[in-house]
Parts: sequence; structure tokens; C-alpha cells
Amino acid sequence: MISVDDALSRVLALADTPGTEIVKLSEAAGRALAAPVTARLTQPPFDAAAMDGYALRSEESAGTLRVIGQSAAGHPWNGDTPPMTAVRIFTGAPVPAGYDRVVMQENIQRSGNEITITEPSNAAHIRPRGNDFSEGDQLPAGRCLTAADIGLIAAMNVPEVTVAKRPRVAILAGGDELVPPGHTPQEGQIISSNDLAIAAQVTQAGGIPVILPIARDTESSLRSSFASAMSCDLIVTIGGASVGDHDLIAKVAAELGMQRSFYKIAMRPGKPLMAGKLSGTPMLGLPGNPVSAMVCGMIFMQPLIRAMQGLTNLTHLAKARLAATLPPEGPRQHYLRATLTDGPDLPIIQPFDSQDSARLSLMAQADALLVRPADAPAQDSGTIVEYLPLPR
Ligand SMILES: Nc1nc2c(c(=O)[nH]1)N[C@H]1C(S)=C(S)[C@@H](COP(=O)(O)OP(=O)(O)OC[C@H]3O[C@@H](n4cnc5c(N)ncnc54)[C@H](O)[C@@H]3O)O[C@H]1N2
Ligand code: MOO
Repeated sequence: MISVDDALSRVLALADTPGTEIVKLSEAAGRALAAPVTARLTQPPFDAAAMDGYALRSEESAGTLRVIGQSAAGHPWNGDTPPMTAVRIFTGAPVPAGYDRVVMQENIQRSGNEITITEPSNAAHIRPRGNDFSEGDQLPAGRCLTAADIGLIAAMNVPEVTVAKRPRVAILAGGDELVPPGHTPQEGQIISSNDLAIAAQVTQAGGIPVILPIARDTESSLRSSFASAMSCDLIVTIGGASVGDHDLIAKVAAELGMQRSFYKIAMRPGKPLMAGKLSGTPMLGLPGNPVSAMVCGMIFMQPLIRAMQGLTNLTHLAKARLAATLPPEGPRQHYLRATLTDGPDLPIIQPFDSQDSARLSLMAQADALLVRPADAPAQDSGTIVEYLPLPR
């Protein structure tokens, strides 16, 4: 069995260079920027007032000044600025040439057309031209566009961006026991939840989930499901990955010519994970236990979907102090469902007593996956350990 790190590099190696498309800025939030954005102008384009007040010369600020006009946002003052004068100015308006300070109106006494400063200060209250960015400045590709990015690109006067196409991800759940939510299960049947949970993870990672009808535990049913999955950019199967008589994914995929990258990894939960390519399309075979499927979805599938959009993966392990004593770990890297509470220096992490990979209720309550390396020694309560935060 290969390690989790080795498996992750092999999974990421399945990603091709993403296809791109151009979208309007109003459609671009959350998309992966695929080409750098270059500012078409300088911002602010002029020295701008940062306060409502009066523009004047610093060296004349002790005297009485004559107000000769006004500069408002969108309506600059274009007249002269002779000595011992000031211009009424509003936030965002251009500071007329010749002046080097804006004094807030609260700090000025005005009588008719004359002002005197009542509370001197050295603050200029001017945003210099180019203070934010300059024409030609670039926002680099390879980032998932945030609200702030969208605002910045708009301010750069760029109305459209080149983004990676969202990968379409076929989700193929199978099992004779499964019926979709909303149906009344007959004897021996359960509700299919994995396909929907994995679809939600696909969406979170920027992909488009295509949930296929639940396949039966027969080779012909799986073959026809694979056939409908082939139009997608990634095929994710769930279940049927283990060694039972009805676990047919590996067999059918192999018969269809799957180029297997690996099958079975030193991970708990998630041992029967498989990965490879089917007719050039990346394929991941997730285990059927609901928590195993989700943990593998988070550790392998979501990074792959991000890589397919040209995004680098930032899996930050955070640190916490153990609230319990843990026994020595086995030969697989273990991801334990756990809760987090505030602690004096680091958060306190408490793994659930049950780590049954079928218990979705505990997965939904968990704040974190406590990551224990394979063969880790026993650890006392209070030891610093690493965890992956779960999305909330
Ligand atoms: N003899 C062995 N048995 C098992 C091994 C092993 O090494 N030797 N590995 C165990 C591990 S670890 C896992 S994980 C599971 C994975 O098995 P499969 O991927 O073949 O999954 P299934 O057998 O199809 O299902 C397992 C479990 O999950 C339920 N399930 C499946 N699909 C869904 C779905 N869409 N929604 C909700 N629940 C689903 C299914 O009913 C089973 O209860 O194998 C162990 N066995
Ligand atoms: O790996 Mo299985 O995924 O332990 O339940």
C-alpha cells in the first residue's frame, strides 16, 4: 500500500492543463483565474481628497485664506490657485494643482468667503495618484477569485476575465441496496447519501457535479454507467471498491482498459481508494463507507478538481492540543473525526470515541480531522497534534 502523500501526488498528476473560457466579471466570483489581469489605468487617477473640507497650501495654513471655488467628485476645480487661497473640496475629488493638504471642515471656521484653521494638524488627507495601483500592474493567474479580487479587477477597468472551465465530474454511485432520498426503502435497502455528499464537495471545489443514476451490482449496469460518464472531465465512482463478491468497480474498470495509477493506500478511513485514467479521462474510485468517501473526497478529489482548474492546493495543517490519550497508531495514516474548543494557547482537540466510517452523524458534528501519521506512538493528553479544519 502506498502512502497518502504518494497517492496525492499520483492523483494530482492525473490533471491536464485546464481549458479556459472568458466570463463577465459579474459571473467570475469563485472561478479560477487562468490568465493574469493587467490594470488598464492608474488608481486613483489623480491626487484625491480623503476627507470633506478645504484644499490649501501647508505653509499658508496659519493664515486666513480666501475660498475661491470648489472641487467635487466628478467636478474638478480647473481654475488657478493663487497664494492665500483655498478650495472647498469633497471626498474623492481631485486636489487642485498647487495645494498639498486637505483640512477637515470640522477643523475650520468659515466666515463668508474666508476660512481659518481652528485645530492644526499635520495630516495631508490626500490619496496620491497611483496609491492603490498603476496602469500595467498585474493580478497573477492561478487564484480562486474572491469578492475583493472582483472589485480590484473592476477598478482596473477590466470587464471580463479568462477563467478555467469548471470540470464536469461524473458521480457514479452503485449498490443493489441503494435508493434515492425521498423513496420508501424496502427490506434490506438504505438511502443513497454518498452521491449527494460527494456532489456537494465537487461544487465546493469549483466543479460541476453530474450525478448518474444509481448503478446495480452487475457488470452490465456498471458498464452502461461508465459509458454515460465518459463525456465528463473526471469520473468519480463510490462504493464497490473493496474485495467482496459484489465489489465490481476495479474489475469492470480494468476490463474497460483503465490505466491504474494505484489501488489501496495506507489511509484510515479510505484504504480501498483507486485512481487512474479511463480512455484518457481521470478516474477516482472512492470507498463506499460514507465517511471514507467524504474523507477521500476531501484529501484527494477536491485537490484534483482544483488542480484541473490550475489552482494550487493549500492544505494547511493546523495545531491543537489533545484532550485525550491516544493509543499507538497502526500502519495507515489516520484521519480521526474530532471537535475543537478554545484553549489557553492552542485549540483543544477531542476525537470522538467512535471512529466508525459509516457514521455520518459524527462526520456532520466534527469540526476537524485529527491527522495521525502511520505508526505514530501513543500520545498523552496535552500533546500538540495536527489537524485539518472541516468546512463549516
Ligand atoms: N474483507 C474485507 N472487507 C472489507 C475491507 C477489506 O479490506 N477486506 N475493507 C473495508 C473498508 S476499509 C471499506 S472502506 C469498505 C469499502 O467497501 P466498498 O468500497 O466496496 O463499498 P461498499 O461495499 O459498496 O459499501 C460499503 C458500505 O457503504 C454503504 N454505501 C455504499 N454506497 C453508498 C451510498 N451511495 N450511500 C450510502 N451508503 C453507501 C454500503 O451500503 C455499505 O454499508 O469495505 C470494507 N470491507
Ligand atoms: O477505509 Mo475503510 O475506508 O476504513 O472504512
